[in-house]
Amino acid sequence: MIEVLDLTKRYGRTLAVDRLSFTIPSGHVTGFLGANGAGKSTTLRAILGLDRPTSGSALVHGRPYAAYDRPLTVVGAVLDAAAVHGGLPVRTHLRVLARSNAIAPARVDEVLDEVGLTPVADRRVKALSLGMRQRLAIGGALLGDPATLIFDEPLNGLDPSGIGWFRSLARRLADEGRAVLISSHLMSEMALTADRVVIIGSGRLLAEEPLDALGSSLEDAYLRLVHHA
Ligand SMILES: Nc1ncnc2c1ncn2[C@@H]1O[C@H](COP(=O)(O)OP(=O)(O)OP(=O)(O)O)[C@@H](O)[C@H]1O
Repeated sequence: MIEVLDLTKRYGRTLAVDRLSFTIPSGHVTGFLGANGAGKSTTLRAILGLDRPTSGSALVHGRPYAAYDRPLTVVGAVLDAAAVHGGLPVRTHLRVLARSNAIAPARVDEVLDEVGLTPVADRRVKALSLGMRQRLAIGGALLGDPATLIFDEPLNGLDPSGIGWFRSLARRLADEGRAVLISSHLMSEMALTADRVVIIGSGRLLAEEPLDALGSSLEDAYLRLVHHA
């Protein structure tokens, strides 16, 4: 579970996030939506302790991310799949990640299987396609069997079967009782994957609702909210 509490982040004169509060509950897939520059990445970085809030806070299971000794076992995140260091073989990359969080090495092969990368486990990361890198980043997020998962634009580079695979994975993770947050601009896909949404505009909360409370299509509801903000 994630709680964003009155979060504000300023970069110089830019108010990127403005007294934002919302909750990402366990057992649900929450779509995190907003126009370019609305403040989504800034909020995710604050949740993951990568950026210090100007005021307010972001808590994961009641504590700031930075307070955890083995953070991968608490929250798994995919922020920028292309940012993975390219020189190591795929399996080694996950082993290094696992070791850094005292995760059993046997978990690496389970995760490789789960994300469909066992056949390329000995290839260097830099030799992977964008979709395979996305799967590797998702694997890294799953490694610690965390109760909370954050995926920022997870569908980049995935082919249609990969998109279907990710949709089922997100659903299953929520059905297992985990909190799943997905930030994406792909409304039709979000409508199929999420069961609730948090919509922000200019750093402020515009809606926090179950998907079926929005009536009409998600895209129509989103455009209405964003244009009237
Ligand atoms: N490091 C930074 N320094 C200065 N301004 C920043 C920084 N990071 C973000 N901003 C500004 O904060 C605002 C929110 O940006 P943010 O990246 O959080 O939006 P976003 O919703 O993730 O957008 P997108 O959908 O385009 O990824 C924007 O005006 C952006 O220019």
